[in-house]
Amino acid sequence: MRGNILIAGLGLIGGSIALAIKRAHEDATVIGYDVSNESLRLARSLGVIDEAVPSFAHAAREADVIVLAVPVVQTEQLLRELAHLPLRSHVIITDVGSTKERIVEQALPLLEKGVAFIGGHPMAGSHKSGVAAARAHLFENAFYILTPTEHVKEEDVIRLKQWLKGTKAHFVTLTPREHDRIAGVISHFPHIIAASLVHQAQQYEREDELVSRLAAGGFRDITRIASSNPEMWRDIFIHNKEELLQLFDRWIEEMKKIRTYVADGDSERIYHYFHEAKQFRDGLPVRTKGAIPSFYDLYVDVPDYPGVISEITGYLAKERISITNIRIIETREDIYGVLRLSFQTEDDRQRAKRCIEANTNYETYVV
Ligand SMILES: NC(=O)C1=CN([C@@H]2O[C@H](COP(=O)(O)OP(=O)(O)OC[C@H]3O[C@@H](n4cnc5c(N)ncnc54)[C@H](O)[C@@H]3O)[C@@H](O)[C@H]2O)C=CC1
Ligand SMILES: O=C(O)C(=O)Cc1ccc(O)cc1
Repeated sequence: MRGNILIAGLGLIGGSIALAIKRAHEDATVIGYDVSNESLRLARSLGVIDEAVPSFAHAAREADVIVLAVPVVQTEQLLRELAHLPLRSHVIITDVGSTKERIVEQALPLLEKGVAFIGGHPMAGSHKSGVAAARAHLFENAFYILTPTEHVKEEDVIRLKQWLKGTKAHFVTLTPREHDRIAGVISHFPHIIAASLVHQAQQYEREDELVSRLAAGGFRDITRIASSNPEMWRDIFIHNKEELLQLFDRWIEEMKKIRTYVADGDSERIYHYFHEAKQFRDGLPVRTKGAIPSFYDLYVDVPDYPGVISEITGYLAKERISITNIRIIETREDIYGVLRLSFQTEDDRQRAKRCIEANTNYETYVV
């Protein structure tokens, strides 16, 4: 499709949307705007956008599609600005924010003027931020929530999905309220838990500096998201306040319950608590990316000698297979270690498995 796509906010998500649109619509012109000149310049030199513009208002007038990809409180500000601008009659405006109720509310003046605003939230991402981390395949297989209101014509929703088809995401329509309730429990609240675990460890560290030296493995896994952009998460907590306050109350009750089991030494209840959690979690779908993405891990038994990691990464690089994470799980002298390689997609994992098997005689396995 041809047209001017204006992306405001060239970070992880805006950059990834720009790349996904470009890969499906070569003839489209992707125009970028960002308050940070550095991000704008970087996006242009990485080829994420075709043109960089210094004025949002100016570019908005000429746009066929406008994607707001800034922290959610900034999204409200841009919507207020758009409500006073002369826009093309057929323009579609969307956003990628992690919250929807406040944003859709803020878009009401536009909707009442007949402008097609369709709230959006690609429910995949990472703890990284900035355009350098943007990837066309970031949303592949992820859920992409759309929250059109009754003011929006079905044909405009279809047109937006066409523009976004390069994301290869699964579109799901929800009301803004339903979105914020679900995102609260599976995405927003877990960030507070991760951050609070880190705070707790930091307080213990003051008493014993061994804490951070030993905080490896499981602690790092469960707290990975505490490394996310604090500005973005501050805004999400401001927007989804009511839902999150309810989650705090329910969480405190949950903690009191399990605390009682532990205080009473009630081994049966403690066992059931873990058992039920394991059953529910093991039953969660794994093939689809969730808001907190699962990675596609491949394990490789490797001999413990210097250079083995660069040998393997070298084979993968030759075939242009990108690794999202790499870790040695266990290495002791004279025995094999286990290298865990993580990939963004199942396809990358399978290609990596074939590549390592073709080039080495190391055992590979998927758990
Ligand atoms: N990081 C993630 O995993 C996900 C984030 N989101 C949502 O996507 C949005 C963007 O997040 P990221 O790309 O991760 O953040 P980011 O920090 O990587 O990028 C945000 C960009 O917006 C720019 N910006 C800030 N205020 C601006 C303004 N008023 N006008 C123009 N540019 C402005 C910043 O300079 C930065 O380049 C947020 O609303 C977030 O809730 C949605 C799904 C996943
Ligand atoms: O890093 C992670 O796993 C995330 O939590 C990614 C994420 C962040 C914000 C969203 O609205 C959706 C997904």
